[in-house]
Amino acid sequence: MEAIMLELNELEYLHNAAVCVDRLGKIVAVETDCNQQKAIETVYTRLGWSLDNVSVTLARAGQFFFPGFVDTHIHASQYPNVGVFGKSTLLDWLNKYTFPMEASLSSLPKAHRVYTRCIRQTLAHGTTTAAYYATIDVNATNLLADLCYSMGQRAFVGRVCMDHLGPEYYIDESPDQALAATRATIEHIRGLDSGFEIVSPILTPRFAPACSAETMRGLSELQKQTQLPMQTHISENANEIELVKELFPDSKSYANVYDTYGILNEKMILAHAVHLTEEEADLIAERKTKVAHCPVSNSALSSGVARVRWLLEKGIQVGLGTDVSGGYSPSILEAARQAKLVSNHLAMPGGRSDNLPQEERDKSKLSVDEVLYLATKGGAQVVGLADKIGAFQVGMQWDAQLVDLGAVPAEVAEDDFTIDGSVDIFGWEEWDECIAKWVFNGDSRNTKKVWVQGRLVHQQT
Ligand SMILES: O=c1[nH]c(=O)c2nc[nH]c2[nH]1
Repeated sequence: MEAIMLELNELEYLHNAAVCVDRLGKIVAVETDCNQQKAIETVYTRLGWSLDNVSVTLARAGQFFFPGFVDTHIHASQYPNVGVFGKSTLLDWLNKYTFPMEASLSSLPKAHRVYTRCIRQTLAHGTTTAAYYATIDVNATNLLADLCYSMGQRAFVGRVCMDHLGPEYYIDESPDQALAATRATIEHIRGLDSGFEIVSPILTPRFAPACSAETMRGLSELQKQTQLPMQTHISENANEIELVKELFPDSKSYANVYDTYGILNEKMILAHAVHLTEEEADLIAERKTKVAHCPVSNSALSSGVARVRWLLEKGIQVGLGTDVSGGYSPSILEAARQAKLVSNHLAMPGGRSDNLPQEERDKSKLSVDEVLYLATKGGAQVVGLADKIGAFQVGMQWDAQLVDLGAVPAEVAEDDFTIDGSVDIFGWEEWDECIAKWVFNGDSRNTKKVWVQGRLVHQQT
């Protein structure tokens, strides 16, 4: 069985279907009614394929293919800190945990260990595309790109720009140096993957408080020359927003700072967007800027509850981010689960929507199908790859995961099977119930195989 998102609230189930993928990883046919060998042979004949040259992966009972997850916001360099945040909030967390860890990755053997594990874990959780923040170090950033490329994860790799307010031991010397270092990583990645097919650079001003006006302006120019995507943070935490007001007294808002320097555009991914005002959200919608929703991190660092339905209704494209290590988990399935729960909080009394009528508040709740949409198609839109990934359609890439919910045949005695994962399927569930069980109780044990552009990049042993 294959399952794909059609629209925000419409998950399509393809039963007895075959997705045919060519040697380059492109989907060339999606056939239904393929339950008989004869039907499959007819498809092969039409494609000019011979049975001997085709390798077939079957989904057994209880298994299904699902588009690979897109993580629209993850700091690979913070991976060793997952779960380590105590009671901190954004600004003290950055100083206490984050900057020291990132700075330490200028040691390339350490960076190699950290990045390899981060890529392996995210692949094992079904993430086929990730928008990564690395560090300010050029060599370590290049290493992250090399590893994504060799391990086969589709990735956007950003060398972090921060030439303002950082600690003495971890800061760019000047705008010129920040821009030159960014250009060096772009050239490195061009040498690795000239068409940026699997690994692409992404311009990465850390956030407004850490960037001088010159750096933001310079990155805007660089973006015009290269057409590269860009990523940053916005409006995550109340103290951060106050700091932006102090640092940019002439700007009307946080979003306005980015707009002033020419970087609020359709190629920009804004992480968090928790406390945006109505005017800021309207400006973001007008500029066609994208949002990475990071519910796990927003709860872990007590940042706040982002209003996803409100953003979507303004026409803003939204994807999910793990935000490792503000977020404690490398799993986009966990992010999807938390996106659902956090959206429920908006409907509860005592929350930030208390002034709204109950009917409006209820509308905030996201469904299982909707959070899966954000995890796949929504994410693909956010990273600018909606025509390539996020669904199983002819012409798209085979970026996919084989999920196994471990259905136990009824004839197997209750005490005669080993528990392998947290999802229990009894056999009487409808498919939408199985999917809901996966979203709420699934984890990497259910992710049996993962492919990027047709290449098998993870297989459970
Ligand atoms: O969640 C976050 N993680 C970071 O590393 C960061 N830097 C600025 N703002 C940030 N927010």
